[in-house]
Amino acid sequence: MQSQVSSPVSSPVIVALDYDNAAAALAMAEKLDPSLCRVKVGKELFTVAGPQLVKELVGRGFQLFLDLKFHDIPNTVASAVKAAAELGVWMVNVHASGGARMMEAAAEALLPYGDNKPLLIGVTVLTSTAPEELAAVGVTRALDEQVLTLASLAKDCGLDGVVCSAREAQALRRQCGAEFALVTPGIRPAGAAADDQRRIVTPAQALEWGADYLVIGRPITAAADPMAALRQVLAEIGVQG
Ligand SMILES: O=C(O)c1cc(=O)[nH]c(=O)n1[C@@H]1O[C@H](COP(=O)(O)O)[C@@H](O)[C@H]1O
Repeated sequence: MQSQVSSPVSSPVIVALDYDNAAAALAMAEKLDPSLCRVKVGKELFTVAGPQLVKELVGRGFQLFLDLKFHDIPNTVASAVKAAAELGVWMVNVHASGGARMMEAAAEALLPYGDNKPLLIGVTVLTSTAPEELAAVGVTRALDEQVLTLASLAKDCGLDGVVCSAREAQALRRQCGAEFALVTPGIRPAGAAADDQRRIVTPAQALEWGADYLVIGRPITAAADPMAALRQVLAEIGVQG
């Protein structure tokens, strides 16, 4: 496994490095302090820049969330999360809707990593999904019920937490307990554009409702001064930046 010398992180913010090239992602990482935020590499950046960039960011001391939202047959997903662990990532995710056998296989694949294993997180219902969109994909129960059902399944399968909207955090916290990690994208400081997100919440409100981690992309990365935007978020949630 890639050795990881990351500093303790004093903030819940995970900056989504949603860029179409490695140079832009590294330029942003250069400005960020790994003790004040974590970073996330998602599908676009990983597709263009791959494991090499992940290793580079981990080598720079960042705790890294590899957000590839695996969803496949159990054997393939188990192998994929193992490959992520080998890169030294701090968190990796799968779609909880991939089902129990898939999630159990993923959790089992990480057991040999012991205390060094990445957090394994299940995506419930994407924060870009509006309630009225669910029926069209065959989900007839209410959106919040679907989130709770998938989160319970994820917990029963040995996952460490879920990705959800902070709007669902209070109910999830009650249902899944204090130790279950709630990772919340769709975070928008007051007045920021929603973009394609639908179930948005401010950073302070998300934490108040029980979120553990705030995934924030465009409000920071597309700001004229990304560092000022990050500092503003940190100030709003009372973290010294
Ligand atoms: O798994 C994720 O990170 C994720 C899940 C989800 O339900 N919604 C969601 O927006 N995300 C990711 O979180 C980031 C949000 O970015 P912004 O909308 O720019 O803040 C993107 O990288 C998304 O891929």
